[in-house]
Amino acid sequence: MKIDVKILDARMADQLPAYATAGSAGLDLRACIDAPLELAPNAWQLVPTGIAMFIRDPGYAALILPRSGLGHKHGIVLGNLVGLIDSDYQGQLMVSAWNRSTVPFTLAPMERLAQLVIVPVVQAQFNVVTEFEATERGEGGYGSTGKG
Ligand SMILES: O=c1ccn([C@H]2C[C@H](O)[C@@H](COP(=O)(O)OP(=O)(O)OP(=O)(O)O)O2)c(=O)[nH]1
Ligand SMILES: [Mg+2]
Repeated sequence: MKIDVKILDARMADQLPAYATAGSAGLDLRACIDAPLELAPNAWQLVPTGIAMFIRDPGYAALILPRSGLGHKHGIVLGNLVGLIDSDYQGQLMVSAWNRSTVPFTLAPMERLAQLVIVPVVQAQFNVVTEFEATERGEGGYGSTGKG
């Protein structure tokens, strides 16, 4: 599918998000900052990506997810855990970078910070009822099927 993208920072012109391999699901987003940004332990900051995208079709959305290397090795994850980009959002894509580790982390300008995944979405209609059709699970949850 084709998605309209605006380049908001000239540095992004020749490094638009791209799938790194034929099977990649994620597009890396870069930190479009002018100077290195130090994130103290447990600090978080909204980081611009230098691009805006207009998905347009309400049958799709985008998710911003951490990169596994940064998240696992350096504790750089997202302040909102997962970012949800609505199909009608036209502003700059922003990444809430959260240093959940115990040591400071310095984010370099244009470093790949997070990744974006385009996903299908179903906008549901609601049908109000007083009883649901019976299922094997019913209201069971929270380990109701046992351990192991
Ligand atoms: O990590 C994120 C999360 C959201 N957004 C943008 C796109 C999204 O469509 C919009 C609104 O996000 P969301 O609905 O999650 O935030 P909200 O707190 O509910 O704000 P709003 O009242 O504007 O919907 O902000 C980002 O750029 N990055
Ligand atoms: Mg919202």
